[in-house]
Amino acid sequence: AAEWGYSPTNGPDVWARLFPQAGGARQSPVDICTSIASSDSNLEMKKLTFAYESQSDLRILNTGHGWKVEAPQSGSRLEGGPLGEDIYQLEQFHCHWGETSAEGSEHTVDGRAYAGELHLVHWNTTKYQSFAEAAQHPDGLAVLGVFFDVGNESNDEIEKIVSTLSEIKFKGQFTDIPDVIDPTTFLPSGLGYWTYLGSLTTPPCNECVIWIVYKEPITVTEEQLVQFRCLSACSGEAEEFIVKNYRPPQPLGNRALRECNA
Ligand SMILES: CCN[C@H]1CN(CCOCC)S(=O)(=O)c2sc(S(N)(=O)=O)cc21
Ligand SMILES: [Zn+2]
Repeated sequence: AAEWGYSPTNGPDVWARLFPQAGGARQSPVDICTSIASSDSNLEMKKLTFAYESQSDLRILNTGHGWKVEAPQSGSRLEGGPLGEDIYQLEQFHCHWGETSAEGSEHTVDGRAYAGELHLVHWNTTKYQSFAEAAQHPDGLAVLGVFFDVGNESNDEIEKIVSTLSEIKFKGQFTDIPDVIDPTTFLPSGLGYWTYLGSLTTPPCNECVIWIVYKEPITVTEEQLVQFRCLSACSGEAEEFIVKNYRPPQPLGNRALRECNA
């Protein structure tokens, strides 16, 4: 089957041909129009809480669509906020970027794109027995989105990722990250967020994600983003760099967009 991607012939505009869900009514990402975000009081009451383990030797792989760190953490917990009474567990994290730092995030804020976006993917272990099963249900996954701003100080945690990328230049390659990774360090200091019901932002675009997008970006350097763009989408000699891997915003439709100023 033709491999989906981000070029004009296999990109977001044609995904719905191969993946019907991509044309659904609760797709992600969306443009976060801050004027319509409702500050929902009961979000304030149920504080969003997270607890992660620090892990070393996490496996990072080149998926052909970017890098992905497999981080199944049975000891992790994400709960509260928009997640009702269920507990969600970290499964993996990855990110999206663009050809230049003027673009790259998937969600936009009042039409403004950030230079990139990190996704921490969790699944509902209260209700479902596996990640794959959870991805088939409307409340199966919870993804934390964190925007990247470009600045002068390099992000030490992201640097642990960047330092492995030369070993996974080609699609299908993987390696272990020797450093200890603590997912908490990827989160901004300000914990205000927007939340809405959406989907995976890549095929199969399952409408199974409760999105939680932090308002405050974290800072990375241009050099770190340049390294992301050196990954190859192909498995062999042919070099087709993964210079962009973000889906543009999809219609919010009549979905509620809520905000919490933690
Ligand atoms: C390149 C494929 N990316 C997919 C891979 N997985 C899909 C598994 O589908 C099971 C039916 S995933 O659930 O780990 C996942 S989360 C996101 S995102 N950008 O919305 O945070 C994309 C993807
Ligand atoms: Zn993602």
